Amino acid sequence: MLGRVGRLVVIEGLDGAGKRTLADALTGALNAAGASVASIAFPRYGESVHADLVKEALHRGHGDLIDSVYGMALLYALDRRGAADEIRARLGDHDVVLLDRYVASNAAYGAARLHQGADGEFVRWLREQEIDRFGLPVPAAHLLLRVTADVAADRAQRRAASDADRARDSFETDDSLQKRCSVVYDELAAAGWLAPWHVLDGVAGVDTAALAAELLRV
Ligand SMILES: Cc1cn([C@H]2C[C@H](O)[C@@H](COP(=O)(O)OP(=O)(O)O)O2)c(=O)[nH]c1=O
Repeated sequence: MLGRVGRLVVIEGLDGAGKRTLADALTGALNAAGASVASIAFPRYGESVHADLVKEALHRGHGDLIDSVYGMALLYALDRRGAADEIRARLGDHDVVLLDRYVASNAAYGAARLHQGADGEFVRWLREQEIDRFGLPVPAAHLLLRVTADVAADRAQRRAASDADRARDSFETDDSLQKRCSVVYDELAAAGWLAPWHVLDGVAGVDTAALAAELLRV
């Protein structure tokens, strides 16, 4: 423990970008630099009723629910709201709290589903709900793990073939959604939406030691 309030760092990117692998490697690099790390992945499947409703909709195709972009977005947001106290507690006793997806996932996927951009009505509405109304902690930084939608789809497909727990959901198998989502992520990063964004090349690989040093410096 470095003796200060922890930094909230969020990993974002397409399904199959490799966020989990990056989270593990970055945790190792942060630990090696002397920093303590707590991790939380959203949606919290199996831990929150809201996340489980999302999972049912995505995997079993509850059409009426999944068709409601705003309804789905509120379920993701309520899952996070239920974790807000835990995030604050972890920020109090860790140097870094590393989140695998957060509010920006909702912004990117929701806007992409509605064929809007990062400056559209949906993203504005979402920020009002999650940040202003629910009072979720604002991140210190986003890490956008960037791969093309084709690379992400290929990786997600391989992962699903070797691990039954990682079966692809209906967002993952929608190639045109993933492509639009990738565009919205780039726009969010360029706008510095909610917090500064570090854009990382998910194909070339990430120098996690350098990234850890940078995250601990600011
Ligand atoms: C956390 C979050 C995820 N999503 C989407 C992104 C994914 O396509 C989908 C499921 O999340 P995902 O990270 O793929 O969960 P897992 O890998 O554990 O199955 O939900 C949102 O639309 N909004 C959100 O707030």
